[in-house]
Amino acid sequence: MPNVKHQKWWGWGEENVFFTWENKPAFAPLVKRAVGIDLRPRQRDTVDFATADVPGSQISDDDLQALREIVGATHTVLDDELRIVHWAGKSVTDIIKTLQNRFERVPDAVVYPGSEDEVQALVKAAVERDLVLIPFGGGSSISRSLQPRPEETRTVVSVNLGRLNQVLEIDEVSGLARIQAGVLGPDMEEQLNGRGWTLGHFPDSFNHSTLGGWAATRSSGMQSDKYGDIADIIRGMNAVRPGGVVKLRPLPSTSTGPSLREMFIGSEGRLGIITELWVQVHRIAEHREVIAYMFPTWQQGLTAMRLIHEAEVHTTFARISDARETEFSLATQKAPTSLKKTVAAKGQDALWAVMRRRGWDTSAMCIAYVCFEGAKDDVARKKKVVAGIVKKQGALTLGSGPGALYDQKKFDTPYLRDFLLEQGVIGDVSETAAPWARLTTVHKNVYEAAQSAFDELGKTGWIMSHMSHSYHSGACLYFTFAFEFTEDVDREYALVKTRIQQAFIDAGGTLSHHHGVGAEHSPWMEQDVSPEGVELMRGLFRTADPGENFNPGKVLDSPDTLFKVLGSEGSGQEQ
Ligand SMILES: Cc1cc2nc3c(=O)[nH]c(=O)nc-3n(C[C@H](O)[C@H](O)[C@H](O)COP(=O)(O)OP(=O)(O)OC[C@H]3O[C@@H](n4cnc5c(N)ncnc54)[C@H](O)[C@@H]3O)c2cc1C
Repeated sequence: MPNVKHQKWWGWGEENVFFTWENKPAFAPLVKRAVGIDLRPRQRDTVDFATADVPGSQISDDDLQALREIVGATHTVLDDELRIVHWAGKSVTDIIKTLQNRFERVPDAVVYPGSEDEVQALVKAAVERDLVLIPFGGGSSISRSLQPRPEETRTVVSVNLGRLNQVLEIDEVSGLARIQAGVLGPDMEEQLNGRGWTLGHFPDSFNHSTLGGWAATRSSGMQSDKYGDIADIIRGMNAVRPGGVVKLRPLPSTSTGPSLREMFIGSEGRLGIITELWVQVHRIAEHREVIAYMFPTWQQGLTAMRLIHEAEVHTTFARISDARETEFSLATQKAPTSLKKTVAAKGQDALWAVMRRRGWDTSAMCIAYVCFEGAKDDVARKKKVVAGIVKKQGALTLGSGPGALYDQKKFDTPYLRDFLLEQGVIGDVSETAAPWARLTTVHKNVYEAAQSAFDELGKTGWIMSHMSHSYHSGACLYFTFAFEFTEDVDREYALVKTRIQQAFIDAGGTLSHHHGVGAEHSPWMEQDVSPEGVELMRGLFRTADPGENFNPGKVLDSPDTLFKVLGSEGSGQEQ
């Protein structure tokens, strides 16, 4: 068995990590109001793999022998559980299909190359033998970018990059590191931190995603305001194609025609396999603080976030939850278990009472978190500027207590999805980015779009949002939606999801800020980059991969599952 960490086959992350609601007194009442169900105690600790009905591998002896000759027998795997781990990502529909034994096309084999030479040999074999190769990082895709096409008749091989997991070198003068593509977030940070450096890239999926996956999906981490999106962080790379290895040296900037670096970023395996990357790294900040602020309204909070950016304060992140998400965050607070926590909880109640006396509608208030990094005096200066901006927008400073809590909990939320699924509830996310001037409209329209879908389905549904990832000209809006599902789950999910996606585009946002395209968002590509833009991209894929051997059906020309499920009930988009 290859020495590579995998997520559990039936859900997010690791076995034996669970979301618990019994110690959070406000959580069950919120769920009842939000989606109309009574929470039950969790019963699913794990799912026995014996319950999985796995389609057999279709690999020929000849192809199997060829793979074994390249990566070795230990690293060529036909094991059913590992094939299932590699069949899809971790979108909520991937997990539902897995739990319901609705596997479509499962890879016939999983290989674990240990060097760039082995990746080159695999790529060569794929073309010669007409195999389909699907690069696999951490398997955290949320946009169906890992599934083979359901109708694929050729041998499908998932290429797990997990053995390529080393920080190879650090150029300490330039702040550049050369890192192998298959390294998982925590392993990479540990290697960098040991030498005083950090990448600063922390997506919510950090624990179970890889540098190569981030590159291939145009990822963005929660600290992108300071460290940049992955597209800003990557300076060079090696990418293996049928013709050889494209080597892009690490350069601070270059004017050598259209950017090949940009072309590989977001390519989702369609242009070949990225084996290593040059990335910019930073010295670990001397001091770090996350401060929470409470705003009377969403509009005031959003304005404050924009003004913080406009004032060029250089925060590490500045994010604000809307009223619904604030309510949700407060409902995930644990019941106090010590005298100190009881006093703190009473203090919070007293604070809300003061706010109400001051005329606040506490059901409209919005919590914001701002992270500051740097030398102590620099952090103090930035905090002062931000305090001035937020005060003008009517905010109260809650201090570093809630901020520290947010920092600790940030990677745990995905386990909530698995818990909700057991309760019969879908909890999923959709995100976009839009110019500052459009954000209020996007927010409003997405709420209306989701509500129209819930109404049509006759369901009590929930939607909430936060703004994060600021840029000079705009920011990301991230929406979480939830509703109780039935056996008609495919149609229910498709209706809600397509309404939200269409609202993004219609209101001036992009189809996705950081979850990539995959097969899930592919139907909106023409609307996002124009039909002519799609034609140009299609030409690139056709030329680079005429045999469609490299993760075909992602980004463009995907099996259109969402609209197909809806038939004529879709969002009105021509299909
Ligand atoms: C709960 C949850 C939270 C998430 N939060 C965030 C977030 O905060 N920010 C964010 O950006 N994303 C987030 N995502 C989405 C996902 O984590 C990202 O898309 C991530 O970048 C995928 O990395 P991975 O290593 O898991 O790649 P995989 O899921 O294994 O692969 C994703 C795509 O990249 C291709 N690929 C992977 N490695 C390579 C390689 N070496 N060469 C070529 N192609 C490759 C695959 O073929 C596939 O098309 C989240 C997902 C979930 C489920």
